[in-house]
Parts: sequence; C-alpha cells; structure tokens
Amino acid sequence: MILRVEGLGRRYGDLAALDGVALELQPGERRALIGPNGAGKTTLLNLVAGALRPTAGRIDFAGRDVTRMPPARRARLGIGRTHQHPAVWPTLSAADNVLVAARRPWGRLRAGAREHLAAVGLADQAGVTAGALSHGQRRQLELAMALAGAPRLLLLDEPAAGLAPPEVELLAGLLAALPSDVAVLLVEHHLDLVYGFADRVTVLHSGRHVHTGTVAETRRSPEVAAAYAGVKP
Ligand SMILES: Nc1ncnc2c1ncn2[C@@H]1O[C@H](COP(=O)(O)OP(=O)(O)OP(=O)(O)O)[C@@H](O)[C@H]1O
Repeated sequence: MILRVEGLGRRYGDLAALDGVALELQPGERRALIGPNGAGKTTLLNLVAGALRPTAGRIDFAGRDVTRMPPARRARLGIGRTHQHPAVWPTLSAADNVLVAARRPWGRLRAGAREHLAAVGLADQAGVTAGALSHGQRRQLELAMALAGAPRLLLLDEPAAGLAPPEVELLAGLLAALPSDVAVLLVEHHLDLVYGFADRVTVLHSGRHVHTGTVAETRRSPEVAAAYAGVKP
C-alpha cells in the first residue's frame, strides 16, 4: 500500500467539502477520481499533498502518518503533483523550471532535466521561457517538474482542462508512458481519458465516496449514473 486515507474530512463552516472518505492505492496503481463539480476531488488532492489540513481523518503514505506533515516534506517523501492551473515560473526556461522543481544539486541534474522534458514531449523547448509556452505545453512542463521530484505517488488535477482534442491525445500518450512504479491519482472530467487510463475509478459526490471499481464496473454503476444525473460530465 502506498497511500491509505481513512475517514478523511474537510469542513468549511457548515459545508462538508469532504466527508469521511477512505481510499487505498497500491504502488504503481492508476486510479482516477471523478465526480460532478464540487464533489470534493481537488479538496482530496490538496489534503493528500498537504496544501490543506483535514478537519477529520488520517493519511498514511508509504507506511508513515503524514496527516499533519507540511507539503514540502511530503514532496521529499515522494508525493508529486500538478495543479488545475499549471504552477510554473514564467520567467525561467523550461529546463530551469525542472531543475528548481528537482530540489537537488544542479550540476548532476542538467542532463536529467532534459530527459524529463523529453519524457513529456518538450525536448525542443528546454531553453524557452515557461511564460512563452502554450497552455498545453505548460501542463506538460508541470508534469516534467513533478517527475523530477522522483515521486512514488503523482497527484494530477484535471490535466486535460483547457486542452484542444489533439493535445488531449498527446496527454493520453504521456500518461500511458508514466513510470510503471509510480502510483497515479488522476482527477479528471474528460471521461474518455479517464477510462483509457485508469485501473480503477473512484467516484465522489457531495464530498462522499459513492463508488470504487474497474472501468467496466464504473461505466455500468447506478450510483455513478445517479451522481452525474442532470450534470454534464
Ligand atoms: N476555501 C473554500 N472555502 C469554502 N468552500 C470551499 C473552499 N474550497 C472548496 N470549497 C467547497 O468545497 C466543495 C468541494 O470543492 P472541490 O474544489 O474539492 O470540488 P471538485 O470536485 O474539485 O470540483 P471541480 O470539479 O469543480 O473542480 C465545493 O462545494 C466548494 O465550493
């Protein structure tokens, strides 16, 4: 088990953004996290990454209780992430963004940075400042930055948001090529991407867990249909 989440909750006043959610991920597992807008998906990612503190429950990563651990320590332990809005340093080159994200001595890493950029299809953009990249390329860059931290768990928050169809296809290829020993928790509304990628799918609705199953089980789940009823996924 690489990640175990138990009874996880986050309240904002009277609103339970997340309510008693349990989740377990095996090393290398590809898990998608779906649900209508406001279901609590980003809240769950932020709690696992440490950007938010839970109001209930516990998070274990690689056998350690990380519930109260600050995000930078979790990153050093091997929790990598990307954001809904790509977080890159716009004035640095793509290669330097990867170097900064790697948090290790630069000398040894310059070649490594190029490898990470090549792995996300940005080999030719190493010297381009991040601010000059397209939105899709900044998403690719953020993925390279996350990989540079040598994660054992990668949290991806809506990587297909704002991408044109050909870019989504490119992204699907990049996700399929992620290192097989890295567990991935993918939050995504693009269900074709989700169903092509995931081993298993977890569905949240109004902060609660409503379903976990294989892609085939998820497609025919009445709970999932009900969660999405009247909502365009
Ligand atoms: N800082 C906050 N203060 C108050 N309410 C919040 C805050 N952050 C999130 N919420 C609420 O918590 C609930 C869950 O939000 P969250 O962003 O986790 O949903 P989501 O499933 O990621 O949605 P989306 O698919 O639209 O990104 C929503 O009702 C949201 O309005």
